[in-house]
Amino acid sequence: MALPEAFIAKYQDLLGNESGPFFAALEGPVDKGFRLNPLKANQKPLSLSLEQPISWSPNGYFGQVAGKSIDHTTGLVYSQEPSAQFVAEVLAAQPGEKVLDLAAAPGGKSTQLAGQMKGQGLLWTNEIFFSRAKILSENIERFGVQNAIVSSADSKDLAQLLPDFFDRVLLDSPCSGEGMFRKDPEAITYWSEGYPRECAERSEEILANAVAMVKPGGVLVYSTCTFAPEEDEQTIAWLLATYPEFELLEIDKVAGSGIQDGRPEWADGRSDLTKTARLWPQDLAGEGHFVAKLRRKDDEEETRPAIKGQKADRFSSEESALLQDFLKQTVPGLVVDSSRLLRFGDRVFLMPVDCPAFGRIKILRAGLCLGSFKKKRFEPDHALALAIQPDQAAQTFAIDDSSDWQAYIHGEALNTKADLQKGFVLMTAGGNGVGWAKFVNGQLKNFYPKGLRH
Ligand SMILES: C[S@@+](CC[C@H](N)C(=O)[O-])C[C@H]1O[C@@H](n2cnc3c(N)ncnc32)[C@H](O)[C@@H]1O
Repeated sequence: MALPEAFIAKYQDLLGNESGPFFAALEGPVDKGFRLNPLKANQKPLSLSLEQPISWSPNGYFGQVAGKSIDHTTGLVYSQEPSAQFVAEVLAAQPGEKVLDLAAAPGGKSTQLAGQMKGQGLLWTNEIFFSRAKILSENIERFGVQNAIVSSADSKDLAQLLPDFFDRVLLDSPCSGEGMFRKDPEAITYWSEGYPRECAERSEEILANAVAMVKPGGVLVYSTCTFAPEEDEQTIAWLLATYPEFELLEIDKVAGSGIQDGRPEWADGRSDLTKTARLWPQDLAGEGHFVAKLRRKDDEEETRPAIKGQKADRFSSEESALLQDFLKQTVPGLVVDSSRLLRFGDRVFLMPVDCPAFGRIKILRAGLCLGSFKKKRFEPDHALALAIQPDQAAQTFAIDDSSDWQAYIHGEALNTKADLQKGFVLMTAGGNGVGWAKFVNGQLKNFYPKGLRH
């Protein structure tokens, strides 16, 4: 790997004797990992081994996911580099909380947080660039997340809308990416001696907005995938000096994992910076990461006005009847609270509980998309197939047989003699939902989305 000379000199100086193993590790192989999705009914992958667990990630394993496999397509697994799996474990979202992932695409940490929350509470996941927010939204859908708002907004607009609102906030900051040099050598071409300082300044701007959204007593996690002290310990030292209402919390570095303390001597020397965590490729099987966990003290007086809730939409009596019939006939096991229904054009979403008003924020997904009104009928959304447990559907059809699987994901209809009633059928593979078909006259008509067929 051709590393810039200034990078080599910098880390020889910072690491001294440790720099040899560090540079050797950067020449070594990249460790691949994946996470199992606790939201799915069947937890047994068809094509991946669970023999090599990752010690710092309860659902994490070493291994490489194939993008077109049943395990990936049904959302049972998310391919994620091992070190990156530590970050959401540090945030430790709880069911029922309000959680924000501020720089979230493509969704590695958001999907992990969604698993921790078990569908309860509000997960607001945001990405500033719209094209990347679309990928984030697709991953949230594939993972079967029911309680996520996916938005595409600048952090300052979100901070204006949702001050003091969240129990937990994650900023996985856009950084100089030094920790990814081994996995993505293109990152080296963006690097220059001054680049980490430029990135640190951008992180400070985003952090100022992140801080404003943490409620008193709430938790903020800041992470990067760079070794650069400017973006790591120095940024946290800046945060603590600028926002004295925040204090560092201890991170459990998982005995024997190789996860190291942060380095106070690389910032202003304050000793509590040892509470932050560094993941180095010479110490563990993963890429480079930095994580800090902070708490906003809760001894301040509440002065902010209460945040308004998003109003639900009303439906005509004909629409209500169509929707209720659909739910009864297709997903009788799904409990739908009609006071949380929202309409985006023809599409109907079930919002998360206590969802705040969206204001002018661009929303891509407002909870679980149930389906859409068509002329005189209601059709299920693909998201619903991935989010429900198969036993919540009225009818299921297993396509584990490889020719049925291939035909279905190509978009073909399937002929069957199975004892099915006319109507929508949840197609399953490996015991988990993969999409819809409509059974008519002995044939399963294909509803797998055109954009996903392969
Ligand atoms: C490290 S990546 C996030 C990875 C993600 N958390 C995951 O686990 O999949 C940082 C993200 O910040 C976004 N970003 C870039 N500039 C930003 C800005 N000024 N404000 C907020 N986010 C920004 C990038 O587009 C990128 O998606």
